Amino acid sequence: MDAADHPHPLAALPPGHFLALPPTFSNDPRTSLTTASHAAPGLAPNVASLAAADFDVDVRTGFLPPTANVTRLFAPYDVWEDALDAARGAGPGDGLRLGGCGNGKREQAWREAVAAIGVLPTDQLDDLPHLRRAHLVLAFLLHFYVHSSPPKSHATPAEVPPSISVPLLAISPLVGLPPILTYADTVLWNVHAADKSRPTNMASNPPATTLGSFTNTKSEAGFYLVSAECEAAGAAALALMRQCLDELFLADELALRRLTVYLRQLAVQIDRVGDITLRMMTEVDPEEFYHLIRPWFRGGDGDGPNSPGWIFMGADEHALSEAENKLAGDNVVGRKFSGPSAGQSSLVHAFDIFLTVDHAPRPDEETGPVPLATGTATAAVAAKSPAGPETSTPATVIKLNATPLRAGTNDEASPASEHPHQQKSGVVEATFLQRMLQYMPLPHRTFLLHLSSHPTPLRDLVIKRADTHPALAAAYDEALAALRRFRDKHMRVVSRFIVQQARRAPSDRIRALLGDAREAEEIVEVEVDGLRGTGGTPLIRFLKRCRDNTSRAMVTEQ
Ligand code: HEM
Repeated sequence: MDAADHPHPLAALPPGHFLALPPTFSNDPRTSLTTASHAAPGLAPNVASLAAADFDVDVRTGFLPPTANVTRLFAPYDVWEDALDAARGAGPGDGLRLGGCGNGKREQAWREAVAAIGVLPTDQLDDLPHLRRAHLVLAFLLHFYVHSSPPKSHATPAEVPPSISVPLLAISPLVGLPPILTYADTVLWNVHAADKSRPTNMASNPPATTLGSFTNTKSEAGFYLVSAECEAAGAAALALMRQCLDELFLADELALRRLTVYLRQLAVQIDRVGDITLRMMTEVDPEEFYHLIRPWFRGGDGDGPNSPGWIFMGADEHALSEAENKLAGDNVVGRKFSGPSAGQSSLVHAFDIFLTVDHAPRPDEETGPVPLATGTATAAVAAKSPAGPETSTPATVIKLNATPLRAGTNDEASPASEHPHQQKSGVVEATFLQRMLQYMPLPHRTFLLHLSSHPTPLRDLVIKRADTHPALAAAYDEALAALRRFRDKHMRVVSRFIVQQARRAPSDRIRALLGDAREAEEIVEVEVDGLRGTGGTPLIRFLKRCRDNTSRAMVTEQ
């Protein structure tokens, strides 16, 4: 495959598309991460190497920042910090309660106080670390505000006061994220290493403390820390991937031998990430996770496709690009962003892209591919024509190795028949990665798109040389087998933390912490088949499919 068959995805995106977002980083001097690629809207980044600095990926810490996260904002923004301190309280059970639990008076007083803060201009936040902290604080406030409110009818959107929505909408494009709590807020920017003065390192300086919390529980801290440990361990895997790409470029006999060794080492590193993921079982109490912590994560799409979404009061409608505004969907007033999920981590997606695991829907699938939760990312990737959903078509097809990445615009149209993954309803399907890309900081998103368009894909070479270099093919499959093992372990975690918990009533201890006067049986979520992930996916079917796609990528007989 030559470069002409493999256009860079960003180059194919129309200017101003939400996935492209170049102006948000290049035009504001506060975002010091401005790079050659971002500074040249419409031009593809240099694909000759994985120059990590361009993508905010550090050789030592991977997707975690190499320097300590900011702990607290200075005046006048400390008023947001104070509101956050008041919301979480001093210890477990001290903070605001989920809407509908308790009498709600304290929660109402807190919401009134937050609404009265007024709209602070954001211009004194003058560097990226402080902008990240501001996004984190405002996003935690946003979720505290929405979820401490009494439950509304299913048709009524939650209203976010201007004191939160306006600054959050101003800051979000500067950090390259949507205006909602993301994995970057809860994990990447929310942890400190044991020694803050040195970069995080899994062996000698692991992630040790967390900053933001909804519940102050050890479980919530453990949930963020174990995820951060996966990231820290992932740094070594990213370094190996970079070395592999260098060898791919040469592809002579010596390079192929080295590549074989690096791929075996990559398998070991992926296994480490899987083993760390299993530490969730000991570090996090599943019942606390499911009943106390996870409800705070719900996004504006939390009730599935018919969620009313959230309204960002006082927001300048032009603050978000036209394409991004489509996230609200047709006939819906509220914005329907998804809440945080470790699926938003760039790490495992980087493994998938590097090894070319294809998660695109296949025509041979009996049950049909995993549908998107309508109104969340669907709208971001599907172009809806004024004539309505029946005629909506994806306007731009971006190649993500074997997985086509579709980006929609209003200004181009192409016949539906050209797009085999389009459903009859006109809704265009996207892989989970395509949806999750929106929730990753822009440089990480760009990194993945860049990796996906590397001019010398690994898999092509492995297949071409499988007969003459069986050890290389076996090493490639070893890495895939490790990724499959990661997914098996992850499924055990999801089964314990979500599926099993949905079937049983919370204990008295948990109900006391919730301040919930309902009968335990009223809280059980029995429809396990219909369970959805934080990102809105039909859970078990989706995770099995991801695992099976990993095995399907193997090139030797198993
Ligand atoms: C208690 C711990 C965890 C729970 C309950 C959990 C839950 C979930 C759920 C529900 C999904 C489905 C997608 C969604 O809608 O969000 C998912 C997907 C995913 N999660 Fe986790 N997760 C946990 C820990 C982790 C960790 C530590 C990682 C590693 C970085 C991880 C990586 C992923 C990935 C990559 C996906 C996408 C599916 C795939 O590629 O197989 N998760 N997770």
